[in-house]
Amino acid sequence: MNLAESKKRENRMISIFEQIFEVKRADIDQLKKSLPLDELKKMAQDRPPCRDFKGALTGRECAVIAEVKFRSPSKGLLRAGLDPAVVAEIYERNGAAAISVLTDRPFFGGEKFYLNVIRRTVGLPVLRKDFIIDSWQVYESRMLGADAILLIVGMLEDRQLREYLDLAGTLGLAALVEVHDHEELERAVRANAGIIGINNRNLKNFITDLNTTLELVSSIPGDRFVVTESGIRSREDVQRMMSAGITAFLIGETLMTAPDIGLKLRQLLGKEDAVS
Ligand SMILES: O=P(O)(O)OC[C@@H](O)[C@@H](O)c1c[nH]c2ccccc12
Repeated sequence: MNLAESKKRENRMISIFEQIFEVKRADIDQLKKSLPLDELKKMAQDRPPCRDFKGALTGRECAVIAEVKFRSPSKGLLRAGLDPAVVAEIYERNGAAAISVLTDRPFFGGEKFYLNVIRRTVGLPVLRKDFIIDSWQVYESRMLGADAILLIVGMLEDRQLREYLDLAGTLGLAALVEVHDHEELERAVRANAGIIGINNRNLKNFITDLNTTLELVSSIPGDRFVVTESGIRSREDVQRMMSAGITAFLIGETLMTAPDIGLKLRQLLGKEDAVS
């Protein structure tokens, strides 16, 4: 791709990024009207305790957070006709450490109720994957049955990032704080994020590059837990990251598009010889 093409692509993608923001904003404003914060807070309090997301990831040589994602803005439909609970169950049976679930409908074909359905089916902690831009959604995540939430630094101001991190902690939710470059990483560290996700996919142009992780990982203080996210396709990719000290991997597309999802997961974990 030449520079002009890549710029053109970036401009088009920025508009998707902005679109996501606008759609979410309108959606939340609407939801707030039908479920006022006070009621939502009560519902969130009634949930059973969260499963330990960080605990599930630590102490393993290679921990995979396996993602339930049926479509993506960049690739369109990834998989049709599969029950989310069945996918999660396959993930659990084949060695996943945790499950990530897309709950965004317009862009990723997800549903909020998937969280609860999946949490009832498996014993693993469940991460809610969505675009959180309002504290209302942090309470909502707890109410929906999430054990952990994603906070995307590039979508938040420092003030929001700190507020949502604190709130998540108070509600018992873990937070995976996602960064894509040095500036975002610094902001995440300053906000005291304990689990930092390095997204190899640039959310502005959707290009994935595993070097993003390799470039950022050495700047992360040793007391933070690191997850590499997106674009991991093979056992070789996993091993490349492992040699840089990474032990946790968030993997979606490769699993969701595999003819045999369980086999693919075992291959990524190094439990099965890879043919691909
Ligand atoms: O499908 P992949 O390339 O394995 O990536 C998984 C996950 O990292 C990706 O879905 C993701 C990372 N950050 C996000 C933010 C919103 C939506 C989705 C994402």
